[in-house]
Amino acid sequence: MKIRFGIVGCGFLGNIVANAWKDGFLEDYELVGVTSRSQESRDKTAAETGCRSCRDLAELLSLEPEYIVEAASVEAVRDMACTVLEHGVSLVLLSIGAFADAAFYGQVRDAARRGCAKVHLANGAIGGFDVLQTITLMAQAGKLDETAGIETHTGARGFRNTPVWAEHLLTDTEKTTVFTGSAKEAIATFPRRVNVAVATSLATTGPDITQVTMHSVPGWTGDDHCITAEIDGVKATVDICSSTSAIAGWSAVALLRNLASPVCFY
Ligand SMILES: NC(=O)C1=CN([C@@H]2O[C@H](COP(=O)(O)OP(=O)(O)OC[C@H]3O[C@@H](n4cnc5c(N)ncnc54)[C@H](OP(=O)(O)O)[C@@H]3O)[C@@H](O)[C@H]2O)C=CC1
Ligand SMILES: O=C([O-])CC(=O)C(=O)O
Repeated sequence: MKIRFGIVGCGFLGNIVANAWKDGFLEDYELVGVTSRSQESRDKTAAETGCRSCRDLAELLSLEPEYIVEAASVEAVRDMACTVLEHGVSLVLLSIGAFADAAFYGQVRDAARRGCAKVHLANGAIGGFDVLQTITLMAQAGKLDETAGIETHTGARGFRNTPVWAEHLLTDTEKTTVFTGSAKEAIATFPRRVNVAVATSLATTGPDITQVTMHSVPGWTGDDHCITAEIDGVKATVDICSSTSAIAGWSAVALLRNLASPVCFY
């Protein structure tokens, strides 16, 4: 019996997951349906994969998936997470920035408990949540100070349409530091770009404390995310450099494979 799953958000990352299923990388699963904001996007993904194009979340839930992969937006997570979980359907999330809001994070955890469902935070464009959580646990157990943060280098064009944008970023000869602050401040400044920072903070010292530094690099393509967590005696550095965000879509595929596997890495 295959595990039934659906996808919310038929954009770049949602289609990576859908196509990975079509190409046989999720052989324990059946993709039952997809939904997206526009009919055009959802019809296209559904036609390409042979699943149902769902008008809305309610139609997707009526297909009785066990998992829904979210690859839509922070707003979509806010709108749907509690409903999905209360239906007993587990969520695989990419728009983790939604959880910078501690009250919402608490509501989602309560909904998951009520529905006997789980929220799985995909590694997204980064990784190493296992070692980050372990160090944070050691800090708590040993009453140790912990320093955790994420330093991101992004091509200058990635900052277009954000509050830090300035034309000189394109022509600068050196990198420019465009943001320093907490993960909570980062998601308020870049609502669509720092899911990685919020995810790092949730695995470590929390959105109010975890430090985020962002640099604009002229003429560069992609992102380099360097995550560190340190306590007395242990330091972890996870550095991920990628030319596109495709790794985030594939991280959801890897997560689903892990969930279905008799042997789990984490
Ligand atoms: N955790 C991580 O490391 C990363 C997370 N992300 C996050 O993942 C999400 C998807 O990214 P990506 O695929 O690149 O983005 P895209 O813009 O390519 O795709 C998002 C898709 O979701 C649809 N959508 C948007 N809002 C809603 C909604 N409320 N309900 C249903 N569908 C909706 C869009 O609409 P339409 O139907 O109109 O096409 C679009 O097709 C984003 O939130 C992004 O910030 C991205 C990179 C890394
Ligand atoms: O793709 C990336 O490198 C990071 C990103 O967009 C996010 O965290 O939302």
